[in-house]
Amino acid sequence: MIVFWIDMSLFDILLFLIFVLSSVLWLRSRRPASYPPGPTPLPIIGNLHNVAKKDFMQAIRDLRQNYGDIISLSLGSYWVVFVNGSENLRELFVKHANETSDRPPLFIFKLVKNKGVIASSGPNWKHQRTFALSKLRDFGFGKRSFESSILEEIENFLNLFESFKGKSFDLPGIIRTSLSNNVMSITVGRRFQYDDPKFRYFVNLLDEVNNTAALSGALNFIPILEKLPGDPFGAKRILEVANEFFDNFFGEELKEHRETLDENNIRDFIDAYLVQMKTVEPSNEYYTDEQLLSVIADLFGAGTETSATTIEWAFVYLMNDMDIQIKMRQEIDDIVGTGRLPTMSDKHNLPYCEAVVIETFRLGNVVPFSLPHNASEDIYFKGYIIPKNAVIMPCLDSVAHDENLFPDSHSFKPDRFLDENGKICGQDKILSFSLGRRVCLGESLARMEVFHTLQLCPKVRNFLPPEGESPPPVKGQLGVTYSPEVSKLRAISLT
Ligand code: HEM
Repeated sequence: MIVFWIDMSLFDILLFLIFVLSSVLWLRSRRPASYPPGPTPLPIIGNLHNVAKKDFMQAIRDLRQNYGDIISLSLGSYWVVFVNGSENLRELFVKHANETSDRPPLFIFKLVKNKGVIASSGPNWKHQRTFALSKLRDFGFGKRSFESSILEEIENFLNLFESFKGKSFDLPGIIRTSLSNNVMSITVGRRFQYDDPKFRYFVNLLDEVNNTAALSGALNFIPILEKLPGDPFGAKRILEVANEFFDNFFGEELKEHRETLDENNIRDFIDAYLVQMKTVEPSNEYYTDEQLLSVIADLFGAGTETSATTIEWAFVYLMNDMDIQIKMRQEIDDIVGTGRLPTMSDKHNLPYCEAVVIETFRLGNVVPFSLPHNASEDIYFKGYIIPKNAVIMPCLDSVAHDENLFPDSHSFKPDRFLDENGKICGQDKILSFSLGRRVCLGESLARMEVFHTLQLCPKVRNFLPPEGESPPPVKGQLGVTYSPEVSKLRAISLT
């Protein structure tokens, strides 16, 4: 009898504990009435099941249909607020810039140890961003003087196209090497040969990292997944790759630069940073080796993948519409002639080519959810509270596909950026480089790279799908960037 009583008690206690735990989990998972709306979170998993879908982009579009422009989801340890619509984005990231310009402590930012430009916040971010922008400008970012270097790089890969003799080839590897050379020539002061084994190795590593869903997925919101045995989410591998970049690639460049530094002859960004380090106290935490390595990693990572994917998209669109290639070529031949290459100063006289570039930035929209921001305070916005420490996701996708701004938004139509006089119009409506204080730091370089690539390539080659194949589908996959599924093509010489 006594035994029975004890059993019952333990059972009761267990039941009671389960009840308390479930209530706590349920209460914790409930969305406070003042937060932006969203589907009801479940205990423990919150809203993970609402977004852990094959097509994340479509999942967010569907949630917007049901809950409106500002949605909150309980994902792992965070409230994540998705902000849609051009006006809302402008208001939140420009008017509320003081509360929305930090980064949250997510896995993706741990790769650069929360240092450098992309991952840092507060005073450190201001130091790194201001210094990087000013020195990158000194070394040619957005300047005509840097143009010849970009053009040289494009000519190199056009020559490489020649070696395939009209056979199909994979575009991504070539385009990534070429574009990372633009960043390399400013940061480490030299370009690398396409077949340089060390450089290829690191460009491939970057590709490997970008292709793992771990960076954009659940690992960010549920830190405990990082500790699971067997590395099912690829966290350990990614951290290994990041360390390899820091220690072996950029680390060696830094060592070499330090040994050969001549303060009267600043060769590149690393030299400029080393000189800056000498001007501050040794205890200064903003200008250190780690910060420098993180900034270079930022520029290499952000500056290669985004522009390269944008150019891949451009080739997909061009292969799907030969008329666009013909119209671009016609415009360049009429304005620039055949005796020289087009330059940025020709841009205003080449409105159709420029419209193709702008439409590529819009529809390619390679970073459709920008990068996560952090709410550093409770933010009162559109009748809701975005709670302190919420992760804010700027849904740039909602702008690229705003049917009011861009009717038939899923089609590639450069003419939408030309007015009745054939002049460029409406380009300020696109937000593919994000906005506010964190707006892309490499926008001017990216614009130059894409403009030149899209003028030179169709000028001298026809771009076609592999023999016997239809043009690739205008369909993408979301990893760190939103990239086309197929990227094989043939480059047929026009001469
Ligand atoms: C088509 C090309 C590109 C696109 C579409 C693009 C887009 C973006 C976007 C959406 C962000 C996030 C802004 C935010 O946090 O809200 C960003 C940040 C950034 N981008 Fe780009 N980007 C491109 C090319 C480049 C290039 C060429 C570089 C450098 C060489 C670069 C360097 C950066 C850096 C350093 C940041 C972090 C800025 C900060 O946190 O303050 N990007 N970019």
